[in-house]
Amino acid sequence: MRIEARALRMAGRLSPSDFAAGEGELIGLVGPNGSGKTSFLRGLAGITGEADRLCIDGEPLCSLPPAARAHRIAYLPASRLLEWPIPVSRVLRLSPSPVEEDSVERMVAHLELEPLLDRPSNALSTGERGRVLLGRALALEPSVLLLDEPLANLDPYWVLKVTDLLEDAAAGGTTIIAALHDLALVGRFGRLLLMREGQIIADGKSEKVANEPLFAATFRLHGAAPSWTL
Ligand SMILES: Nc1ncnc2c1ncn2[C@@H]1O[C@H](COP(=O)(O)OP(=O)(O)OP(=O)(O)O)[C@@H](O)[C@H]1O
Repeated sequence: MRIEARALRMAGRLSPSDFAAGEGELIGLVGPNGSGKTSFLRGLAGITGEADRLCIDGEPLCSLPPAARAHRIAYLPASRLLEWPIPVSRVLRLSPSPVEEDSVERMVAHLELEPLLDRPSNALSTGERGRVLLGRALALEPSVLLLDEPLANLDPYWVLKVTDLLEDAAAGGTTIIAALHDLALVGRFGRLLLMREGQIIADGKSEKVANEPLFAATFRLHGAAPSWTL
């Protein structure tokens, strides 16, 4: 297994949860506001919470030194905060260990970051910062990529472009878990995790999970994918 968590938990936020994902899985993480998606991602990243077991490629995450960890697991927080006037070109290379130049250049091309490279990163729009931070995470070529709402604040072109990029990264072997709110996009994710009140209540093929009555009920919606109503 690429990533494996046993009894991952966070008091008051995440009930003990077991989870495992293999190489190249593209997983959508959905649930209403406050259902625990961010808590789950932060737990998997080893930032907060506890687990009986939390391993990447069979190795306990806590045993990996920072330089190795950066290439095993990358986490994109939902906040997109960049408070310092660090040029974008440097943000793309921020890492405890050297980042492959080819990889940075590929991200600059895919995410069309060339015009932003000399700009201070705290003077970008939210969507632009999102693209820069996603580019930084992908440039590390991590085994596992944890993305908190990677498609938020992006215009329609970039929603489709970034979704394609995530599909390509998964096809190349990266395991991706991305929290999403846009239910119209869940079909692009092969596997879907549905959360409610700090628990994973459904986990399976996206088309199956999204069409179960539990899915619409969890979001307090009626009907079926992709035509839900209030
Ligand atoms: N720092 C915190 N301390 C205590 N409780 C928190 C903290 N952050 C979030 N919570 C609570 O934990 C629960 C899960 O929150 P979480 O942010 O994981 O949900 P989410 O599914 O990511 O929500 P959203 O869709 O609104 O981003 C919520 O009840 C929330 O109020």
